[in-house]
Amino acid sequence: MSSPLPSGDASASSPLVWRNGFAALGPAFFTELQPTPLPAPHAIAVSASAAGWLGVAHAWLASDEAVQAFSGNAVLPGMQPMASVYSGHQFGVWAGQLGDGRAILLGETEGGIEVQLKGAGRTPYSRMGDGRAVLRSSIREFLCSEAMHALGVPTTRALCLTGSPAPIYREEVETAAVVTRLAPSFIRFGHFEHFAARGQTEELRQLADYVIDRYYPGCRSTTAFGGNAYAALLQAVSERTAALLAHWQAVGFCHGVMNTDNMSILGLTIDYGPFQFLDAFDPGHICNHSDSQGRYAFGGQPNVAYWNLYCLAQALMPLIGETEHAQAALESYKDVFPAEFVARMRAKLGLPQPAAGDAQASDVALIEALLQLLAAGKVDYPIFWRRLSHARASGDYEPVRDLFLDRAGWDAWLLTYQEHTAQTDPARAAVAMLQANPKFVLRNHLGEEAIRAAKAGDFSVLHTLQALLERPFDEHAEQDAHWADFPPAWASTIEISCSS
Ligand SMILES: Nc1ncnc2c1ncn2[C@@H]1O[C@H](COP(=O)(O)OP(=O)(O)OP(=O)(O)O)[C@@H](O)[C@H]1O
Ligand SMILES: [Mg+2]
Repeated sequence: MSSPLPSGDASASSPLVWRNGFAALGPAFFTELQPTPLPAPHAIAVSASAAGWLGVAHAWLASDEAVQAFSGNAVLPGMQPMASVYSGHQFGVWAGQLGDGRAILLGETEGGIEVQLKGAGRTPYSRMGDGRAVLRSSIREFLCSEAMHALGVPTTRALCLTGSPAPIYREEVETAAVVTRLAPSFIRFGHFEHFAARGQTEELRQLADYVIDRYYPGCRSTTAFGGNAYAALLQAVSERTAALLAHWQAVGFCHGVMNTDNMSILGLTIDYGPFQFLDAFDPGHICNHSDSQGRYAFGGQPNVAYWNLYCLAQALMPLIGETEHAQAALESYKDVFPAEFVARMRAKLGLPQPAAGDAQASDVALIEALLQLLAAGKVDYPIFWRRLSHARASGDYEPVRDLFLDRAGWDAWLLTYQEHTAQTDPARAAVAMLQANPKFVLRNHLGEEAIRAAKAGDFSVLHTLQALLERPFDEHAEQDAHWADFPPAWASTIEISCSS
């Protein structure tokens, strides 16, 4: 099974109609510019599902017109390419002005979807960078964007991946690629921090008003915070971010670079750099080889998100005014994150979602005990959940038990789990669990296999993996078992850094 490229439909012309969204904010927010063309661009992969969302024919994406547009070689009528300016905190330190150094926004469609190229050339915000992205990191971004979407995790989408033989210089010479990304908005916390740091309160207000009116209109009619819409915005973003982090922690996703310039104002996962899905469960796992202090270790992510929200709150203070309002708005994170996380873990465990009360506390204890066992045994996270789901149906927990060294610990936990689940129908619970616990996740070594083949000119591995990740809860064919197996020994030697 694979997701091959469609044969390009040359007769189809761009069906996209563009309108002014972000562009209407004015030149304080961006620089208009043209993408820099790439030699000999070619379509490598396209997402039929993202195409459907954007409202373009899948076949059109492999047409010459689309390849030219999504490599930055041609600007279609109605597009208004630009790079936006933002700032941010990187690894806990104020980094000053950043901006789209290699991302170029082509425009917003009539359907309210922004289309952005990542790796389309230098911009005024490129600093020392070349404005490019290499094939290796672009494959990871393309695959993971669509994998996260299929897992139900809020994310920017990847419409297509376009390659070019142009040489790109990193630790070694690689080749260029462009990922065409989609999102209702690519605005980050860092956009707000930028104008706040410069004391540009009018631009700050303009940006906040734009975000509220477009994406959080309910904030206008808030009755909380004395009717302060900006405090309501902070609360809404805190809640979306909390929900996002609950998704990440439940699915075992480590982002790797949770700088404030990589935090979406819409609570989407953005910037697939040195990310990793956990193999063995380890809260201390650091997926970014450049993160020597472990600031962005897996288990620390929820606290980092809160820290980042605090930066956003500080940026919004000139608009919010009252410190108490900002504090109260941030407080919502501390309620929403645990509630969402426990709800997600209950779904993974096949437990009913209780209204409140005793079951709540005892479920939390059950979840915490399990996470401790998984961590102590460095148990493979995706395989554990998938085996648990099957065991629930069959009643045979031996394949799950085999994953633990501490058999007594597992047996004790299982007894409690069976008490919790005694009232539920095992077959029905198992069906739900198999929809909450994916068989296929983009483990590092799987991405690496696709990358190695692609570098040798073979995109079939990438296409096969893409097809599996687009339907991660399905069993798929027996020959696909390789893609759902334990990581090989060499997986632990893969080093993913910020070099991309
Ligand atoms: N090769 C490059 N050329 C120019 N600028 C770059 C390059 N790589 C990173 N940057 C810029 O450095 C800053 C931090 O980079 P970071 O790795 O967070 O983002 P990114 O991977 O480029 O993109 P995004 O956050 O849009 O997914 C950003 O301003 C980014 O645009
Ligand atoms: Mg970034």
